[in-house]
Amino acid sequence: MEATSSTTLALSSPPTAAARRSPAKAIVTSHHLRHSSVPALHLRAVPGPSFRALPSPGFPGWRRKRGSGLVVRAEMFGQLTTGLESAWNKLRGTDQLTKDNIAEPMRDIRRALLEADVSLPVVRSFIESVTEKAVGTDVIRGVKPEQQLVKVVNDELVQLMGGEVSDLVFAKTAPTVILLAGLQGVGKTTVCAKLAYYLKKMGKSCMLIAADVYRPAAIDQLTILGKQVGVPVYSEGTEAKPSQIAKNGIKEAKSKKTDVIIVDTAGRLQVDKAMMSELKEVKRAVNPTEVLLVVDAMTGQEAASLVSTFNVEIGITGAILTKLDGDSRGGAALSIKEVSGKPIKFVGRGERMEDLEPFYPDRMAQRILGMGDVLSFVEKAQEVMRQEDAEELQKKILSAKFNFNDFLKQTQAIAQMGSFSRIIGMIPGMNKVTPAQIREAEKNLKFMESMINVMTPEERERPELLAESRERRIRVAKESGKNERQVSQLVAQLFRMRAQMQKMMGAMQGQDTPDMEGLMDSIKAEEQAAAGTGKRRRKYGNLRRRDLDAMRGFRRR
Ligand SMILES: Nc1nc2c(ncn2[C@@H]2O[C@H](COP(=O)(O)OP(=O)(O)OP(=O)(O)O)[C@@H](O)[C@H]2O)c(=O)[nH]1
Repeated sequence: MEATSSTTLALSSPPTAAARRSPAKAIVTSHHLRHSSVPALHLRAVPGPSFRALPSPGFPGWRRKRGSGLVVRAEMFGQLTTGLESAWNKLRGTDQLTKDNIAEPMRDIRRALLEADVSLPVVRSFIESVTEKAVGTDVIRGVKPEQQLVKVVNDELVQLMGGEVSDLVFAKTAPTVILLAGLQGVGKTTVCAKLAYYLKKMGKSCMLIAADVYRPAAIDQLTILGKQVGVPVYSEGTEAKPSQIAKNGIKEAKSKKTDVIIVDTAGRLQVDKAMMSELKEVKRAVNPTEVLLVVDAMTGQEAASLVSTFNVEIGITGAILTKLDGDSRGGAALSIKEVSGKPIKFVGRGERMEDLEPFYPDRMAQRILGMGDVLSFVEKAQEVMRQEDAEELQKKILSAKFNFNDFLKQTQAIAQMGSFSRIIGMIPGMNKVTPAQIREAEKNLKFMESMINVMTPEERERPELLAESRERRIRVAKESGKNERQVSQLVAQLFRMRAQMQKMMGAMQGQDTPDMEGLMDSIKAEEQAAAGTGKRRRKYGNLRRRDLDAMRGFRRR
């Protein structure tokens, strides 16, 4: 079993015979936990193999308990995990999430994020959106409020960190050039080799270019690491100009038909003009596909503002966050995307060459919360709810009771699932819809919602009331700022939907032969139907015949 970020406690003294026989069990005793300097919740037993390769104390994140011979490492983001735990605990015994009862847990979450070194504006907007979503979520049967809050916080954390994994971009025609930048000591040179190792595993051929001419040891270090991962390193010593070295290196790589070139540049102790102008020059010379800023996770929100600064100064495509293994707080991982608008593409989680992996916001959120089982439980419960809702809707459609509440629920469900345009794009055969048509559809949804919102609960439940009473339609029009005709059209549309849905459901349930063509024809015919006579207009307002027919239809059913 491999040591993971959460399996991080071991003894520096030689293991006992018992420990050697059954290492994972023999490592931690309650005595160790009681006397450790790190809160017990951050400690987990290191499985057997970790006995072999314990880094020395002083390594980021590792602490030696004085006198005890115990070496412990803070679990990645452990501090944040513990801080959030008190929030869930405060909701125990409540039956629903309300604005009042989440106030205190939200204060705990806020505190935990600030202590994790997440930047204040990010914390503010995070708290705002979690509060809004938590209070607005439907109660799911069997799911406790604290579990529901865990799910909301998880989803928001995923969004905060960029939502989806941001893949490395490759040039359409090889070679792909990746330019790495960063301050001194953040792990840039190590990342060069780790990235080459990662790409090699993907089947890409790589070359490293040593363009850090100020620190001779950096060239040696890159050469050694290159050998270690079996990737050639191009260098011209410390005399040539970095932009020229990079240019020559690329020429050489092209002649060898290399897929990916990684350029290591010089770091400085802090951001300065000389470094920026040199980077700009190298960037111009190599025209990179990716410009990645390497930042140290242990520097917290400082890392996020560095990403912003480099992006403004030289224009970058993303960040690589190193030393995440030693970061018990998490401020950098949580702030970078929100503060800079640039995604984290990779994270470094150790000194070994294989310790670089793509950044998965969802896995990271789960790691922070440490509640994978709660999340999958809530997701399953939500799925059951969705199924029950669908069955309920089916029953309603078949008994012709599809009303404005269902209408609203459906449209809001679409809104909740994300942009309408994305949903339409996912429906097979619908990708020919133009963006203008999509915008129009979204506008229509809002338009209809404004009318439904001013209907009485009774009118929403029984649209027949509106079909029968012109006074009601006029009232709805007035209160929603629309005209009577628009309200009548909405009511008519609901009845048309009912009729069409019933027809379709009947066909699906075998009550009727599926005649989709006929159905589409009748919809088209309705679209082209002529306007009503003058007499009708006086009685029903400015309504077209198809609207009147649809509104009357409910009487026949
Ligand atoms: N724990 C841990 N250590 C890392 C990680 N990445 C790099 N390091 C260590 O950080 C130290 C500095 O790494 P370098 O690659 O030399 O840093 P650099 O940014 O190239 O430094 P300059 O060349 O001076 O700019 C080394 O001891 C690395 O082993 C990581 O993800 N986790």
